Amino acid sequence: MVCPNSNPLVEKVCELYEQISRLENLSPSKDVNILFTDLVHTCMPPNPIDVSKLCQKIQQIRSHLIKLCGQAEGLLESHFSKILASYENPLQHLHIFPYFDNYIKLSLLEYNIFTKNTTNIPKKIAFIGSGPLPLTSLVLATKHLTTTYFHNYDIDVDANSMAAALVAADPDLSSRMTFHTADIMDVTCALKDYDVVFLAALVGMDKEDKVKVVDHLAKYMSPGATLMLRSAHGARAFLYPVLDPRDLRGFEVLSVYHPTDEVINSVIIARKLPVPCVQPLDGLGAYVLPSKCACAEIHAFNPLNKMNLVEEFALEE
Ligand SMILES: C[S@@+](CC[C@H](N)C(=O)[O-])C[C@H]1O[C@@H](n2cnc3c(N)ncnc32)[C@H](O)[C@@H]1O
Repeated sequence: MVCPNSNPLVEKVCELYEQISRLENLSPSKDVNILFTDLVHTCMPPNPIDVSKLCQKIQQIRSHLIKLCGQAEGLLESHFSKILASYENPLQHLHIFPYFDNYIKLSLLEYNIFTKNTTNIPKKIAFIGSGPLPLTSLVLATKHLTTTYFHNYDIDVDANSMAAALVAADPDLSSRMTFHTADIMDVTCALKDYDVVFLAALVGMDKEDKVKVVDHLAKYMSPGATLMLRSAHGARAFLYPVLDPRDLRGFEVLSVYHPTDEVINSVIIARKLPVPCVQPLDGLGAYVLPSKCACAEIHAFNPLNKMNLVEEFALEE
């Protein structure tokens, strides 16, 4: 089954999709690992393809494939989280996770992008969609932000209990890591307490759902707080949903970074704007902070200078 005038990459993705969608289940196994490894290796090389321009049939395949990848990722993380929990100190054994090095590189990339665009060390970070193996929070907390408090949110209570078990034996991390079971769409006032909010790639499995989450965060995050998002670029968009800077209403997008190595996700960093209450006039926007905030005053704001967006592409390796 090939989309008219598709290219060899799309044909290969469709072939792999056919096999993956016929799997009985997506729990880790030799067959599952071989197919998903092949899919990642197919989509990883830099490729200028714009998946949004492919035919309807391929769009449907992509949409379902992203969901299958998300399920497989969740099952893989649960599988290894349970193994890790059997160790006396699980945090000494995180390297048994097959993609641990990817998280080391992704967390370093996100930390470097964060420090390039901000000056303060965050006191409190929310990680949304932390999962049963919250590697991003664990790597950031142990290697980069060793005084920061991490509030991990996951809709799945089992994911949180597995994740909490991993840090229980570690006095430092068990004091700095909190796990909240909630749909992030139900979390409101608490969001204003965080200096930084990370949104996992698999929260919001298509652009529409992800934009709903971003709009929700825009409503409740504090002005000036940082949002770190994961997206995808080129053929990697067959693996994860894509967010564009224009999707981030209520935020000033500071940078978009597209890696070309084995780090699959693109990283977007944005800053929460004051809440708009009137349409910008004559190119100058007048914004009033929400009445409930301490200083409900008008903040003059010139949207023209907010577009200092930087889109960076990793240098070809
Ligand atoms: C499998 S994990 C992957 C995260 C990955 N470990 C990382 O560091 O990026 C994604 C998690 O997002 C959670 N999730 C999905 N939608 C959510 C929502 N609306 N609110 C909170 N958690 C959500 C899922 O339950 C899942 O455990």
